[in-house]
Amino acid sequence: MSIIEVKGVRKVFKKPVREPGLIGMFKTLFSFKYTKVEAVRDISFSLNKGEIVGYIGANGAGKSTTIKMMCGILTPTEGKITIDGFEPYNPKERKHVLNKLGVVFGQRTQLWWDLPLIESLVILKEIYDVTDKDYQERYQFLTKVLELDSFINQPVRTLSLGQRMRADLAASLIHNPKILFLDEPTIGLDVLVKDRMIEAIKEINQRYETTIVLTTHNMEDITDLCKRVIILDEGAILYDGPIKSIKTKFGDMRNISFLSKDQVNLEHLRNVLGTYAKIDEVDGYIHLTFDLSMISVNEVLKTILDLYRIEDIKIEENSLESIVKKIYETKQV
Ligand SMILES: Nc1ncnc2c1ncn2[C@@H]1O[C@H](COP(=O)(O)OP(=O)(O)OP(=O)(O)O)[C@@H](O)[C@H]1O
Repeated sequence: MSIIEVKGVRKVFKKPVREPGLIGMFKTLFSFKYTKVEAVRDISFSLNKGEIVGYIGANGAGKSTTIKMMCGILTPTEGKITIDGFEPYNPKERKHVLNKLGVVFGQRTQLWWDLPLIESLVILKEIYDVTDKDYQERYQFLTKVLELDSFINQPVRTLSLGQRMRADLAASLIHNPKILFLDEPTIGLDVLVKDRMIEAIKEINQRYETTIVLTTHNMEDITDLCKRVIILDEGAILYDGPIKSIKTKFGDMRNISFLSKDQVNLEHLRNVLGTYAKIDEVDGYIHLTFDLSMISVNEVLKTILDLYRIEDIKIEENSLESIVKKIYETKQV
């Protein structure tokens, strides 16, 4: 059953036309001239309970605008959004939506800066009217999966970035929201803390069946967490479906990079493999990119090993990162 419904949503911003210079700045203040920015154009999708979806797109694609409309901070110019049946931006329905949402913005904290983390959690318990029993259960679970114990009594301003992000995630979940919006939840985190964060998000999703909308430019997070991805471009949806299918659509590509003890004659290698593989040389390493439907890894390896004595070799799948880069460039899936 779908918990979020977005139907034919459009958002147009009016921006005052600014004239150059200081006088222009004053004129702008009293001017009635506007241009229109269509941040979101006719988008529709629905999310089921417990789904984790990656909501991605280049800078300015319209991600934040959609999330703000789903949270009720902005009202769509056209179309309709429902969260568990209620419109978040409708003043009469808003109160039914707020306690269903949790939000984490990687760049900003929502915690009280000077208070110890534990105090913030208690305040949130009161604000959201969480029962003692529920609070205890969530507190135990969240302190464990997010490893909050060692800094729970410290004021938030003294926390490291990794600690603060975990604290923010815990705070957004104290009222057990049905939906969690995560905006760049791992930005700036070291590999270990990032992995902990990803694992915690998975555990939270499994335990509480939380529906998660993840906005990020980090494709590793998307691959680690999401089966489904929605790709936005200039306010419209370019792709909505399983990550697996984009990979198939773009060809099942592999990259082989190798360092040879022998001189590699690129012309010769191109003559042997050229129609099947793209061949480049960077810093002494030869990089081959090829489509598995054209030639197998085995065949490519055999060719290389027959021709050269190999010092180092690496085989990689084409990353989601490179696929998405191509989609942003070509604006096509
Ligand atoms: N309040 C506003 N007034 C005018 N234009 C706006 C406003 N908010 C967003 N926009 C414009 O709408 C478009 C979409 O912006 P949005 O912030 O939704 O993009 P985004 O996909 O979240 O980008 P990023 O990855 O950079 O955060 C941009 O062109 C932006 O300049």
